[in-house]
Amino acid sequence: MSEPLLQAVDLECERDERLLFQNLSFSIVPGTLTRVEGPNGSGKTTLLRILAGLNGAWSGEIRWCGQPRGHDRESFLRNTLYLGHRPGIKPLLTPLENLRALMAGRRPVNDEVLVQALAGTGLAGYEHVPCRNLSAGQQRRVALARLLIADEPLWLLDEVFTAIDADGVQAIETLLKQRAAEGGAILVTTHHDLQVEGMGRITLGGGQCDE
Ligand SMILES: Nc1ncnc2c1ncn2[C@@H]1O[C@H](COP(=O)(O)OP(=O)(O)OP(=O)(O)O)[C@@H](O)[C@H]1O
Repeated sequence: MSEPLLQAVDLECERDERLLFQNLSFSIVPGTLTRVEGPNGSGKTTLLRILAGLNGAWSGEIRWCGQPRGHDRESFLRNTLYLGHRPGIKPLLTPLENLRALMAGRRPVNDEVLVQALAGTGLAGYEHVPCRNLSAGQQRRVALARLLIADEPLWLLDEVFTAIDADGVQAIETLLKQRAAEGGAILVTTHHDLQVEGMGRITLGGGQCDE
């Protein structure tokens, strides 16, 4: 089996004096899809934010490519794509402008590729419409277009199925399966009944961690 990209060792997190998880250890290796599951408030978003380096209130160790994550934070950030549970797009900007902004500081991508990615999430014809004029599902699709141009080996995806219709859900599932089959490592939280053969599970809320 490949070396882990990301390892969590004895993670513990408490919020508002409530223990969300402790002794949480797992490894994420290339070519795998892992679902973080648990009831509302069990800490799924918190865990993903901790892994992405966006939340400081935790203890334990996070390793990136075998080293403490802080040793090469730049490599970690460059190689990790995090999509939060909010679409994270700017309402005054168009889908094309948002996608340009999401790629800023990553790598140069020409507009033709971005327009194709938007078309790939069903937004052909909406490239130049301010996002505030799009539906909730269409706004989510703008963020999801980022996945179609992502080359980061690790994806941390929080509730990306929210507000997406049945066809869209199927398309995302297919994309995640393909990505994992191509060697990507994906950690996803969802309340959607995601069914992928060989999928790993990290269960929060009193359950066990079962990679
Ligand atoms: N900014 C915050 N400050 C303090 N506590 C917070 C904050 N954000 C979340 N929490 C608390 O942390 C706990 C876990 O929240 P989190 O959003 O990680 O859960 P979740 O499993 O993702 O839930 P859901 O399924 O509803 O999305 C909740 O009890 C919540 O009240």
